[in-house]
Amino acid sequence: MVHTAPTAPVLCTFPNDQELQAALAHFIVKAQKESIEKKGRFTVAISGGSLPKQLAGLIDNPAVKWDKWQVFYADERVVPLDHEDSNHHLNTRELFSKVPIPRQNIHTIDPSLADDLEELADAYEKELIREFAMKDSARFPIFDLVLLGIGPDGHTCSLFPGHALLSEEDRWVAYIEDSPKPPPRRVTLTLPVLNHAARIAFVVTGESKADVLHTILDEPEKGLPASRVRPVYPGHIYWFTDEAAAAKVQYPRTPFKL
Ligand SMILES: O=C1O[C@H](COP(=O)(O)O)[C@@H](O)[C@H](O)[C@H]1O
Repeated sequence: MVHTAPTAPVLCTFPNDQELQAALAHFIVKAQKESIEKKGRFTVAISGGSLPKQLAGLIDNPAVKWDKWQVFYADERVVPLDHEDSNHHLNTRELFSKVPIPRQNIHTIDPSLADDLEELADAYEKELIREFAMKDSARFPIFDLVLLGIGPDGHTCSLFPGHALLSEEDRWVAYIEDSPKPPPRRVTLTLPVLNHAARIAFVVTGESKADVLHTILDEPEKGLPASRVRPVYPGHIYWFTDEAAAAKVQYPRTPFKL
């Protein structure tokens, strides 16, 4: 029998950031180990926002094989790479400047193409094609791990509620010039790319996300962007949250096993 239905989300809730960060690091190291054993590398798509700080458990962690990581941005704001709004700048400040990851393993957008977002998005897509060495028959890249956050409106990556990009079926990297959250010009992985990942981990903390987390997990039929992230079989999706963010969620919690 061929299974294609998405697997159900696993919700793990922690009493504080320290426990969440330790569990998340443990989860990532396990995913890394499985990926390196299978393919000799670990492909990761990473977000900006509140996520990078929650990756503190990877710093000074001897189990992390940084030279095996290939990192892409799940979304990026089209600004210079050292701009305060850049997701690359943020991840560099919070994580990459503190660990021995080779710079060439971090795949950034090319801001010299900023005048033409279509060209910039195409160039980033080609970078993905090179890394994943796609076979002609493969439709989408399969990331070993995608790390995502959510905004209080239910957006994830730069996929915003009600936006036409939610219907994208073909492209891997799309651009947006009218992001409701500044800055307006961004590129983002599309839903089909997210939904072909081997594992997705959303990381959500704080009271300001409580209402939207309830809607995403308990009322997925409302179709918020984050509810549409449901990897196809055999992909898995996990939610790492604190108590404040999960306070209004009815969806069952799963104890995290170290
Ligand atoms: O604009 C963005 O927002 C989301 C959510 O950010 P958060 O600060 O509320 O966690 C983020 O995941 C995305 O990468 C970023 O570009």
